[in-house]
Amino acid sequence: MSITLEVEEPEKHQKKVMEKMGNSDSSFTNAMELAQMGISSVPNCYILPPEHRPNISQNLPSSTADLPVIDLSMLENSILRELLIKQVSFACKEFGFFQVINHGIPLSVISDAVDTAAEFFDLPKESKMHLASNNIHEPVRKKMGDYAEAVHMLNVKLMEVIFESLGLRADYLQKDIEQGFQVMTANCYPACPEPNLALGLPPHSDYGFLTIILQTHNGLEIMDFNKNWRSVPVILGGLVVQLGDQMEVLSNGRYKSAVHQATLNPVKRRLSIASIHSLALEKKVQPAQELVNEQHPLSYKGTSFRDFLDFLSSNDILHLKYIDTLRKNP
Ligand SMILES: O=C(O)CCC(=O)C(=O)O
Ligand SMILES: [Fe+2]
Repeated sequence: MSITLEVEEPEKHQKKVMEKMGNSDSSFTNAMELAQMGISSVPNCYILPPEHRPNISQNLPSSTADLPVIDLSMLENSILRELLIKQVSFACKEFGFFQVINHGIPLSVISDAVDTAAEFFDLPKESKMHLASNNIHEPVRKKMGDYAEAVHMLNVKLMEVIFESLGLRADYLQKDIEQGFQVMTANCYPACPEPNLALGLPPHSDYGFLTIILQTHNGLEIMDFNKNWRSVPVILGGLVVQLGDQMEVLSNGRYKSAVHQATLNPVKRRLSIASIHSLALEKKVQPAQELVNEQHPLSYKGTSFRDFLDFLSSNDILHLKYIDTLRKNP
């Protein structure tokens, strides 16, 4: 397993987006610093054009009502296991997303990871730079490292279930998945006085097979297949599972990657920890042969994480989605 830890203050991403939209305000100030200054309105450089703004006022509780929650303890009972596989299949087809409970990661490991991220974001900039390191076993990284390892094991378990739900063997690609690539990003979204005008992260899909997200407050929204934004509610101890582009490719389009965005909230700072799981950097993912037939002709090109990174560095991601470049008949 290879793990990369990244810490992102999403405004850096936002700044790139704003520049691409033609708004290159040179007085751009870090959103964390703005929050500390206690500003009461959103500076121009963060204000999105009306068509890109979130629809927070319309995000009524009912929009979360039927989002799938899967109880992984059902895996231990052979009858319930079958039901679980059906639930997973439905969730992956309808949403490319579900939440998991009773997944086996202790609440203490989850809350230690959140506390560690919170402590990190509270540090002054210079101290943050001193902590840069690739070794997740260093004492300062131990708690986040424990969470990273637990979430890696959960990913292996979830991949088995999802493969079964596609009619593949549970141990399909097992070795490659165990030796796969894991990127963890800790995101910090300061409270925003006018959350209707800006986004924490713009709409996107993630690249790997699965992304497992831990969020401290509501803010994550996924787009359902009717193109409506649905707010993903926080479940204490629960984790969000999203399908990424690699899963869409492997399933030959049976499952689609989840388009999601992060909204802001006016009262509280929100943290999220996203763990993206893929095959090793250079390893190509192809549509599974078992899922290619007359009814479902080969629909995607093979691709690796490296191909995705190359795409990111040389393309305008606001106007071109990576998954669209992989479709054989877009
Ligand atoms: O903050 C969130 O809930 C979403 C984070 C995310 O989409 C990402 O890091 O790719
Ligand atoms: Fe994402």
